[in-house]
Amino acid sequence: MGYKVLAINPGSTSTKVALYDEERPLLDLTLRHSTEEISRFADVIDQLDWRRGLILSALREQSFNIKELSAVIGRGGLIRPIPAGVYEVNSRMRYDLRNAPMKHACNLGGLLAAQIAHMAGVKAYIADPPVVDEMDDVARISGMPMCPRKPIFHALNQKAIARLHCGRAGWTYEESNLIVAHMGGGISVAAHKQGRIVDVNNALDGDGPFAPDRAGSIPSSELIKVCFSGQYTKEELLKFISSKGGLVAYLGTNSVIQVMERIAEGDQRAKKVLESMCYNISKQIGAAAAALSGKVQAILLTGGIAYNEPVVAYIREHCGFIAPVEVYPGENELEALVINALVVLRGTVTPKVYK
Ligand SMILES: Nc1ncnc2c1ncn2[C@@H]1O[C@H](COP(=O)(O)OP(=O)(O)O)[C@@H](O)[C@H]1O
Ligand SMILES: CCCC(=O)OP(=O)(O)O
Repeated sequence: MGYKVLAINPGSTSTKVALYDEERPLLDLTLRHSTEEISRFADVIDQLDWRRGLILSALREQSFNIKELSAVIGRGGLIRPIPAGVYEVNSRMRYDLRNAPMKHACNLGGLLAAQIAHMAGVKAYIADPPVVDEMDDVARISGMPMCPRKPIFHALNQKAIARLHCGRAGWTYEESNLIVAHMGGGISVAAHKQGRIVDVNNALDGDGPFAPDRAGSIPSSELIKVCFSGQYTKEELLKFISSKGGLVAYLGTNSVIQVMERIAEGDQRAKKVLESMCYNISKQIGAAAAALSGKVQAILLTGGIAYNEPVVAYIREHCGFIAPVEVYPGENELEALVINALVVLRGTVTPKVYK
């Protein structure tokens, strides 16, 4: 009998779940959550029991008995910065996930995995959480000592796509130089240098290109004026930059599909804002190329927005001079989680300990 692994990826508007028997997918589900459902909860951590119930019901509907599981693995959250790899969920990690100062649905990943693993009598893991930190020291200095740059990004999918591309191209990831742009609700552009992500923007709060619901880098003095205008609370502004900025702030939607529909109907503002997002992503790719001294073998575009041909065409036109642009639409996160659990179950990799 093979190993059965449950992988859980909680996002801001969905919970993605996959069940695998070894490398064979048995179930791949996206449980969508409407804005109304989500807005019932004051804090993301309050959604834990509700999301666990949804996952367990979905498994019951498939007549799957969780006692058959060999392991559960979740997308890790905004814990302390750690090196890439697979980690067993321990009590210290559970505490840090529950009390994470930065709010994002990914904080639920390790907790959901731990709770379901406990019910199944197996171990829980996370892999390559958004706090993976391999950044060169030179990239950390921001110009204000009290505000260092820190990596918060789509580490799991960035690594998975980079490895997938290297495999297809016949390259070794640890010997390759790549730029990966993950374009989802947030956007991260990373410089992968011989197996290490040496520079990347903070995709969550206030660094890099603006994104469907993120503000990205903002002119500092303008932001300070807004902070002291008396019009907003600290919480409102923090929420604005991490979940109500970007396309949401300008166009009232986080959906690039909807923006495209409006452009097709002749909406010039939508056209200008989307073009600006593409322009800013292209500039960030240019910056990543400098971080790699121009030695770039490929630029990989991934995430939901990479399905969008005009966006891809814009970036190709502006960045194609750096290296060939390859497209991996969507994300490979569930499969990447399952593979990380399988190598642990098979004893090929020893899970790291979160301290
Ligand atoms: N087929 C598609 N064509 C164009 N845009 C898409 C497509 N699928 C998803 N998107 C856009 O991708 C964005 C979400 O990306 P995704 O990677 O799913 O986000 P998340 O960060 O929530 O995982 C949304 O703006 C969505 O409209
Ligand atoms: C928490 C950083 C990763 C991120 O931004 O994820 P989403 O784009 O899925 O919100």
